[in-house]
Amino acid sequence: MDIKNLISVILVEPKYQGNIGAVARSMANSGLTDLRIIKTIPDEEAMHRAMHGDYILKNAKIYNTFEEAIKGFDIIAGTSDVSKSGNKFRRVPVSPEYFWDNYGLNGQKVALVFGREDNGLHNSELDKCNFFIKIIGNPEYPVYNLSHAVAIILYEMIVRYYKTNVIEAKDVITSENLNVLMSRIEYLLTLVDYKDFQINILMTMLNKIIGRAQITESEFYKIMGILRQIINRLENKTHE
Ligand SMILES: C[S@@+](CC[C@H](N)C(=O)[O-])C[C@H]1O[C@@H](n2cnc3c(N)ncnc32)[C@H](O)[C@@H]1O
Repeated sequence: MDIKNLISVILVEPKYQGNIGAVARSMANSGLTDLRIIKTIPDEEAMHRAMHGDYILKNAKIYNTFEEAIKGFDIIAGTSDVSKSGNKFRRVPVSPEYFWDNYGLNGQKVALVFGREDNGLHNSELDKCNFFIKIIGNPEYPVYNLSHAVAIILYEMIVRYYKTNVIEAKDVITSENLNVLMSRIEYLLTLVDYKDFQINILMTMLNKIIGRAQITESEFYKIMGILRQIINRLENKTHE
């Protein structure tokens, strides 16, 4: 799955050029490229704030209406702090974590929609969204700066994306090597005279812990090196 072609950011009538630039920068940090902006055209200040994300601004698509900007997406996720304007929502807000875990990274085309700095998204726009994402904040002041809200939501996306697409797919220990590691640990336990029933209990526990740790191949080789040293010493001792 290539998030670049699947996940877009839509800014609805942003006022501050600095925010637009900061959004482009976060998108570049997160590997996204499709920025859509309703009504506001990025200027020099936005370019300056975007730093290495300036190419995103140069290619940003400008729309006149909300309806045009959201065309062609499977999921339209509006964002809001909700609490201040709670009763204007007709759907239940979800956290960014919940959204990405369950819906956002399923291969569908997703539009993340962010509202105006002064009054967020209008009711008519919220009605066109299938999800509302809310970032938890201080209950007395849960309203984030627009570009910070974008960065938080994209961060939760990228963490999950790399976990599933980079680490698991490319680096994580193979099941064959995992078996090799577990049998070395088991052998080490026998060398230090653990009883069979204790070994069974410990191996079940260690299997779970090592499975959760998602260790990489290079970590595997390092751990094997340490085990080899310990086992060699113990074997030499028993032969002395
Ligand atoms: C400065 S806020 C606008 C606040 C505005 N008073 C409102 O009612 O939404 C600008 C945008 O940042 C995003 N945002 C700010 N705080 C958020 C939060 N806690 N959860 C999700 N999005 C948030 C939303 O897209 C919001 O429209």
